[in-house]
Amino acid sequence: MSRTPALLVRGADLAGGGAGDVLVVDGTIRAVGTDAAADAPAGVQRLDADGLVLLPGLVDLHTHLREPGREDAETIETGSQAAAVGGFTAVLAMANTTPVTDSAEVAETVLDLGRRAGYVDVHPVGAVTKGLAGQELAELGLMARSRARVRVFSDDGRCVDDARLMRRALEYVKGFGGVVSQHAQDPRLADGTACCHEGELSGRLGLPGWPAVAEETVVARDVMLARHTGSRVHVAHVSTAGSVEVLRWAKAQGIAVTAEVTPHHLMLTEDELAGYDPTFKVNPPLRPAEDTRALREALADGTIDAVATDHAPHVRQDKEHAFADAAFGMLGLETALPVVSTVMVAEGLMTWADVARTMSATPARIAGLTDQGRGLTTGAPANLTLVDPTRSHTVDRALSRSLSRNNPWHGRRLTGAVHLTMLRGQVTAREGLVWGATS
Ligand SMILES: NC(=O)N[C@@H](CC(=O)O)C(=O)O
Ligand SMILES: [Zn+2]
Ligand SMILES: [Zn+2]
Repeated sequence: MSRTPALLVRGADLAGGGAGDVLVVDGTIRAVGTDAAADAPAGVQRLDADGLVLLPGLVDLHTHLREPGREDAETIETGSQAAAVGGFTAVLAMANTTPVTDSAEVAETVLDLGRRAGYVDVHPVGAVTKGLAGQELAELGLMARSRARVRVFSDDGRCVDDARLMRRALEYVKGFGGVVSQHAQDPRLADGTACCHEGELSGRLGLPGWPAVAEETVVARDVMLARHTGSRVHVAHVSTAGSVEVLRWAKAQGIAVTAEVTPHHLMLTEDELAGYDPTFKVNPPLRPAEDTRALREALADGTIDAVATDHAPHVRQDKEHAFADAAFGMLGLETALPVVSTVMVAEGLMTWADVARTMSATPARIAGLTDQGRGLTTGAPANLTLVDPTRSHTVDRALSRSLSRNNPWHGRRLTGAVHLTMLRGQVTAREGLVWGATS
């Protein structure tokens, strides 16, 4: 894996800002614009990108890589490969591993495995509470001061429902500019057996549901705790129109709250559940079309700050059960950009500049990453994603780099494809193939 010494990307649409060239030398963006070619050293490699869109490398705030503990479902290496194929140059790896990422030691292990794989920057998310048990705070400070520099903390999969603990976590992370990413779902309103959205459809299907209000009350409580503590809260995978209303209000008050939406909550509705296919069982659940519409509008107008995949690989034995018994979660890394391109850009709801903001710059800022999300600017690390905006393809779950196959997009036609991904000047994926498989 040798780094391209000098590369001139020619004629791409620069993140929606019009056509231009980008010169990469020694892993860094050396020049941007129509006269970038003038600075190119002799022997520079040229890449004709006419008709393609050049984005800053994508950053995923919410990925389940499963290592340590469930290397049969995903490893940091395979998940990193899927991320690179999907156009990502950095991912935040969720803490619900075995052991849980609730100590500096586990966080550093995840960091090191990510570096060894080398496809994307892997930043561990630290657990808020020890063992995700919701009883006592994990070693937040030790994780923050470790080599892994943990800044995002989450008990994802479980809500930090104890208001006193949530308050203390917010106060604690404020000291080092951290953020708590909350899986907002009141366990008292969301029964342990719930497996889909509570509404007319869940009644008809005979499946126990979660009401939207289980999410919305926690979002409302958390923005008030953020206001009280002056700390930052991030709402993971927002899924209801009511949560959007709370966020809109909180932002108007100047409260430090950010939020993410998943590609699946932007595109899929609860109607997918009609066939009882557990591929579509996910937490939070797919919601009615009114919610999907509200989420699209909120992402377009900035109420929701970022797109995050919630890539949640599961082995066949955990997923192929009756709907009520199957594991929650779906794949997302390789299809995130094509889904956003299809439902937001092709529909005229967002520009490519908006995609760069919601999938690179803003998630990097939320996670406190300093060498990601810096855009197409001279001096920034050459973390780049080249997209073919018009290429349509039918998703085939067999072609995934993930070890798992719980892919809700299988057989669907999406418009917009990742052509090439580059991490600090190194091509990590091209046309769906990772670098080792390219030549
Ligand atoms: N998103 C999911 O449906 N599943 C997540 C955990 C979670 O967030 O519930 C997982 O780890 O599989
Ligand atoms: Zn979650
Ligand atoms: Zn998750």
